Amino acid sequence: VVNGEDAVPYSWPWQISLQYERDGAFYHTCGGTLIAPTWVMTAAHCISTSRTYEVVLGEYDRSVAEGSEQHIPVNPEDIFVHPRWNSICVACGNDIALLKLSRSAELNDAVQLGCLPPAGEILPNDYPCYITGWGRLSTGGSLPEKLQQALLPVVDYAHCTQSDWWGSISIRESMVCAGGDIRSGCNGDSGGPLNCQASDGRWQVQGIASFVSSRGCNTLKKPTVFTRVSAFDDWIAETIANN
Ligand SMILES: CC(C)C[C@H](NC(=O)C(F)(F)F)C(=O)N[C@@H](C)C(=O)Nc1ccc(C(F)(F)F)cc1
Repeated sequence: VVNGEDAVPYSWPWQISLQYERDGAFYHTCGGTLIAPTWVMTAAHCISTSRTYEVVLGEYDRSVAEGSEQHIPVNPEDIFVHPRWNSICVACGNDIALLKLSRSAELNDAVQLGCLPPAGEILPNDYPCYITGWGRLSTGGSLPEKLQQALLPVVDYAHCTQSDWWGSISIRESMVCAGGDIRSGCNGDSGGPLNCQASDGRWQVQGIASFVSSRGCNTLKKPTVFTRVSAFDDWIAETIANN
């Protein structure tokens, strides 16, 4: 997250860190959202079939064992990448994957479920949402230890597809744009949530961080692009029901 701030510890208790194993140690690679005790939602581009993953719940400061962390492995056969995801065309959308955890998360103050929006829900331009994650603090910069957050107002489809913004080639109706000023997601925030507060006060996960400009994470008029979760309610429900 570029130009964000340290989150209040455990204030986004559905945020997870997706980590992959290399030489016996695990490394943060993407964010994700706990949507059921045994299910995590992330981005399809975060998954490579050759890697071993675990999910870390109840994480805040990656450099400190705070006692709230739960490390839960994910079996390769329990990774469900959207069937229409095409890894050479992130602009084509469908950047969503579901991971079934090898054991149920223990819900508590630091670990809670994120809410999914109603199917088809589209937020208006400028609706206030927050991106959260442990992604780079600047383009090409370092990863933070503490979870970061930044206010990213929604940029609706009409604005996001304008030619001096992303344009209509890179943006689909199944995406949500947010930001476009000096704040943005950045590499390592991928797969993490776009958190928006509904009128009943509950936080809903309206987006899954998908891509930013390759010219730089916080490029003006190139808002962070998220998979629109409300476009995938059916697939999510089906995948969870069938597995
Ligand atoms: C690995 C990538 C698929 C996703 C990676 N995502 C992120 O860094 C995050 F955290 F913002 F989600 C990213 O945007 N990386 C930059 C370097 C990139 O590839 N950007 C990019 C790719 C394709 C397009 C498009 F859609 F126009 F083809 C636009 C930007």
